Amino acid sequence: MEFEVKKTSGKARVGVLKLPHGVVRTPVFMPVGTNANVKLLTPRDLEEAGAEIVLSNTFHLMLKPGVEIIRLHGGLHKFMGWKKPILTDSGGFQVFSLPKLKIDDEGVTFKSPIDGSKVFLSPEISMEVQIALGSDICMAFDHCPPPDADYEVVKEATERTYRWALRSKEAFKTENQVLFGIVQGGVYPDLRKKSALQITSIGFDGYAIGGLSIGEERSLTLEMTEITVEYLPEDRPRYFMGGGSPELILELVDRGVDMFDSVFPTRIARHGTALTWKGRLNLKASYNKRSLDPVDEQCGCYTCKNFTRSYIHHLIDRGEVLGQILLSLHNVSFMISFMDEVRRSIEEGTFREFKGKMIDVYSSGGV
Ligand SMILES: CNc1nc2cc3c(=O)[nH]c(N)nc3c(CCN)c2[nH]1
Repeated sequence: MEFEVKKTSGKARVGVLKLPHGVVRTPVFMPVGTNANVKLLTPRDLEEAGAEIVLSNTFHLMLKPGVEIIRLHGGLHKFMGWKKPILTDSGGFQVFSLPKLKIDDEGVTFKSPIDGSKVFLSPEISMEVQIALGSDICMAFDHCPPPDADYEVVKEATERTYRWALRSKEAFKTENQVLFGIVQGGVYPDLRKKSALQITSIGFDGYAIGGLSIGEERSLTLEMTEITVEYLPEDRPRYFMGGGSPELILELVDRGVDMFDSVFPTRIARHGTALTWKGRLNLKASYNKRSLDPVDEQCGCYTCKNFTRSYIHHLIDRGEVLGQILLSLHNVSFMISFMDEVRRSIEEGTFREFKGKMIDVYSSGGV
């Protein structure tokens, strides 16, 4: 893997990440495809929208369809028909959202949400599955503590994350795939610093900022990101897990983060909300019933080129899935174009102006 920082503007930076299945320009937004698909979009749609990398999830795929079926296809790229890079999360975060699981230093035992059977997940098993999936970027198996966890609980999860990161790297015997470490530490500055030093001391191809965007105050999200980034090497990609909205991404890019993933754009699309250059647009609202305008006249996507707000309003009103499909396509296209503009503004030295303008637009609500 090669990562090169091309230009900086303050802490914001433009980079190029060369991976086995292709090149990714950073800062980058990664659409989330948990069950080996980005909901309601084909790989052709994603390619047309300009997506360069998508995210999928070890936890879900090992349960269904199971790693054997994906091995049968020669890996996840073949299974889902996506030829460009894929990042797979390690299962740490997903498993901790399940009730009644048993965790010890070996790993996590939980009841499958699919059929209730007992399943065991450890750093070694997570690495084995991700190697079989063939993802370009694999994530270390981590323990993300719950948002309301107190200092002792976060400390324990952070120490365990360090031991599991060592075991993840030890078990990561593969060519042509890279492994990112994940920094925890909750909202405690001393634990954040300690975790960043521990994880970087192991040495990974890139580093993720974990344990955030799980309901904490925005100010804490930003402060913990600043502390973590301070102890991450300049020449490695930095991935903020689970963020986020356009305005959060701008704040994080401004603090030196390169990679983002979030279900936000596709999830709000399914609920009838579009992202536009003038803010959020609610296509269910009656003021769109007669509008012959495109969702966003500045957008060149298939949805904006071919349909009016009135038509999409009608589809959503009638519960036609095409409405959700067209908005999902638009929102992913918007996020890709939004990141194009983020990179361009950093290259032109106008990132702060761009950030200020877009944060005004997005904090003043919808159009
Ligand atoms: C939506 N907010 C959010 N916070 C996360 C933290 C972790 C985290 O701390 N660890 C891992 N492995 N994944 C996380 C994820 C999933 C990213 N697709 C997060 N998502």
